[in-house]
Amino acid sequence: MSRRARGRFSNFCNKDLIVLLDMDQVLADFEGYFLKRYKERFPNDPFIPLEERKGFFIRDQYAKLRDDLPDKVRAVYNEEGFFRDLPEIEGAVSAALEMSKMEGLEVFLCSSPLTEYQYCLTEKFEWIEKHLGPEFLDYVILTKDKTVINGHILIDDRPRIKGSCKSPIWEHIVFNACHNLTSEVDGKRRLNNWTDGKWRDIIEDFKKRI
Ligand SMILES: O=c1ccn([C@@H]2O[C@H](COP(=O)(O)O)[C@@H](O)[C@H]2O)c(=O)[nH]1
Ligand SMILES: [Mg+2]
Repeated sequence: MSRRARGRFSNFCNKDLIVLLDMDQVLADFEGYFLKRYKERFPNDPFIPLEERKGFFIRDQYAKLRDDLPDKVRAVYNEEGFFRDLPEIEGAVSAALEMSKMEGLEVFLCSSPLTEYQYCLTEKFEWIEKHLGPEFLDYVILTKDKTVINGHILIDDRPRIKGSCKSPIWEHIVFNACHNLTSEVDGKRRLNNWTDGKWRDIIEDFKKRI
């Protein structure tokens, strides 16, 4: 049975492990591509190398360098084509595809859109279609508040995910990114990358628990 049919007809049976995958900096290289485009657009302005990035929002760290930089940072990721052209994080697409074919498991993409949604919203869908295939378009959750979403695991690079629900149902696995390596993660498990295969251990571990 195809993934689409399985999703439609299984009614998300209780035995399914529901995995929520964040997009930016988990599947798509937001930070690396941001820096490339920023340097191209503003070659004479100071920049922060990826090894020195700290804190989730790029604009907050640039604000400490100079007052005019946060607007320039926003101009880069609000530009048409930015989200569409984000490169893949190494190994992310093959891991997501492999995960989506596993028995007893449903994979959803769970991503927060920018408030300046003009390009970001449609381009996130374009990215998914191009990299993961049209079947994945039925498994997209775009929300500003991930705490109200149902699922067993959320793999996300943002170290603290806050929202209306104080005790989200999912367990947050922190995906390592340049900005969060020194962040406090309150004892949460971390996933280093998609290439060393450790994501499979996490999935197997959760499968035993549900
Ligand atoms: O420095 C920045 C600025 C904006 N973003 C955007 O925030 C959300 C985060 O989404 P996640 O689903 O938590 O990855 C998204 O719209 C980014 O484009 C950011 O990540 N970093
Ligand atoms: Mg993210």
